[in-house]
Formats: sequence, structure tokens, C-alpha cells
Amino acid sequence: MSTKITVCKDETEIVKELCNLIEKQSNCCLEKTNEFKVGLSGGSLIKYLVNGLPSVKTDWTKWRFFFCDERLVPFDDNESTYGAYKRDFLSHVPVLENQFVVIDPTLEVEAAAADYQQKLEKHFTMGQWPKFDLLLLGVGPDGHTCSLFPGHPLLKEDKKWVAPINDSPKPPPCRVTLTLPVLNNAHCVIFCSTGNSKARTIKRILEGNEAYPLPAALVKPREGKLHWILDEGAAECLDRN
Ligand SMILES: O=C1O[C@H](COP(=O)(O)O)[C@@H](O)[C@H](O)[C@H]1O
Repeated sequence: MSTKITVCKDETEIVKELCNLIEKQSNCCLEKTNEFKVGLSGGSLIKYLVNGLPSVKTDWTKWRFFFCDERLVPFDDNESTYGAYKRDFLSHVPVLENQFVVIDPTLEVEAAAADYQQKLEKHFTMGQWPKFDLLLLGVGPDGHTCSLFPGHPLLKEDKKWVAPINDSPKPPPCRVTLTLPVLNNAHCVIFCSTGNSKARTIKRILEGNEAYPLPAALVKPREGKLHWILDEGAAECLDRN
């Protein structure tokens, strides 16, 4: 695995860097296969994608979108990640709703996770960990990524592709999330994180050598590429500064 860290001076540069990498990864993948399978995250990532993806040159009909995690709330709730993509992304990027593989928010959390894994199984080879072409991840100020939180037993999940969580320390409490073995099987993972409120956490993730690493520090795709895109605020505690 190779890790590349890019520090950008402002939001325009972040969007450009992120979308250049996404364009390269999509075109490289679509030269070899007929589908580009992307895992999306929620939070601050959405605005960068909405700003940058419209200018990406690719065959959008071949993209399939999944969620790295999703909050178990109705799609019209402000906390819903798919709800946010439906509201903000679909009006800017030339893709259709049926290109998104979404959870069933009417189910209980255990059933929603099992149902989402079954939906994934239709797009990946059974009996192996799913191999996403690209995962787009964010990091919370506590070092969580997806809905994998520091010290949570889900960090040890080694069987399921998708796990339920009903005690998320960040609301809403019920969510479903991809597990670490899935994240670490991807062809390419891009983290995007901004703001100096996350600077100490980013230092712990990228430079710490901790006995119990933060969840985002556990994402190290075995055979894939790992990119970190930061702004100067998020990077301000790194040794390079
Ligand atoms: O709760 C969540 O938070 C993380 C980080 O969000 P950010 O706004 O701090 O970038 C996000 O990646 C995840 O998808 C979401 O459910």
C-alpha cells in the first residue's frame, strides 16, 4: 500500500485535487471493467463532490454508488446521507437515482444491515470480501470514519461486510456501516478532511504510533492506494509544517 498526503491551500484546490483523483480512478477502472463501484460517505464530503464532479470526464452511466455508512432515518430526514445526495448531488451530477444502492430505512437496524449486505452481494463476488473501485471517506473530530467509532467493538468485526450500530456516539444512534475488512480490500481509498478542529486527530492518525489506533488510522488498503486530501488547517499539526 502507498499513502499519499496532499495539503491544499483552500476549498477550490481541495475540490480540484479530489475530483482529479476520482476522474483518474474512474477512467483507469473503466478501461478494464464495465462498472465503476464507488462507496460514498456523508458529512462535509458531499459539498466537495457537488462542486467538483460535474466537470469530471467519464462515462457516468457506468457508475454505481453505494454508501460507506448510512444513518437509519427516513430519506427525507436532514440526517439521511442518501437524502442529502438526492437533494444536492442528483441535480448537479448527470447520474440517475437507480445508480444508487440504498438502505431500507423502514427496517430495524440489524435487519437494515443484513438487507444492505444482500444488496451488495448482487454487485460483488460471493465468498470474497467485496472489492470497491473507490471509497470516499471522511473523518470526524474523534477519528471515526464511516460509522466506526473509537473503542467500539465493531472495529473487530471480521465476518460481516455491513454491520449495524445502535449506540453511535454521534447522532443519530442507529446506522449501518461497511466494516474494516471491506475498507481495506478496496482498490483505492480517498480521505478528505478539512479544518483545524481536526488537526490533532489527523496528526494522531497519520503520525501516531498508538497501541489502539483511531478508526481512520486502521484504514490501510492491503493492495490498494490510500490518498489523504487535507487543507492547511487540518494539516497544521503534522511534522511537515
Ligand atoms: O457521521 C458521519 O461523519 C463522518 C465525518 O463527517 P464530517 O462532516 O466530519 O466530514 C462521515 O464521513 C460519515 O459518513 C458520517 O456518517
